[in-house]
Parts: sequence; C-alpha cells; structure tokens
Amino acid sequence: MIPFTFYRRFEADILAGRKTITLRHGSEADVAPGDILQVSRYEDGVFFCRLRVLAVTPVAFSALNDAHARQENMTLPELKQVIQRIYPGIEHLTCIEFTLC
Ligand SMILES: CC(=O)Nc1ccn([C@@H]2O[C@H](CO)[C@@H](O)[C@H]2O)c(=O)n1
Repeated sequence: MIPFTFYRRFEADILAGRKTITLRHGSEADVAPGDILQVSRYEDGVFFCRLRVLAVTPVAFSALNDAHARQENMTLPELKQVIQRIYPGIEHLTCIEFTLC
C-alpha cells in the first residue's frame, strides 16, 4: 500500500467519484497501474479512502484539455490555476487516473 495525500478540499469530490484523476510532478507521481493508494488529507494526515491506480500517463501543462478538467470536476481555467499554484512553472506533469476501492 502506497501512502498518498490530497488537499482536504478535494476529499468530498474524490469520495463522491467526481474527481477521478490527479496531476502530479516528480516523486509524487511514482505510482503504477494496479497500485493501491492509502489516501489521507495533506493538512492533518487523516485517512479517508483507498484508491486503485488505473493509468499513469505523462501530460504537458500546455496539453491539458477539457477532458482533464472534467475528470478533476473543474473548468480548464480553474484546473490550470490550481496547478500553477501547486507546481509553478512546471511543464512536465503525470496524470494518475484512479478509482475508489
Ligand atoms: C497534497 C499534496 O501532497 N499534493 C497535491 C497535489 C495536487 N493535488 C490535486 O491534484 C490535482 C492536480 O494537481 C488538483 O486537483 C490538485 O489540487 C492535491 O490534492 N494534492
């Protein structure tokens, strides 16, 4: 089981199945299809679910599209703004697609 965190503001969307991908950079993206993620909130470490990784795909920031945004339950401008805040200036991202266990 791989420990993994999300900001707490995404907890409800993940538990409801409205958010089915996350875009990560560097060692945070070190997962493979079939891995089980033990997911807790970044802010307080509270466990809230297990996720199974379905796919791991490289994606450039400039190639993000409406399909990515839909899977994040955001608009594309919202998603780009969120990512620019978390990973300023980073072009190389990894899209991790998941499902609730
Ligand atoms: C807590 C932590 O370690 N890191 C991150 C990094 C990203 N994300 C979310 O994934 C999507 C694309 O980046 C957006 O919805 C982000 O807000 C997150 O929740 N937590």
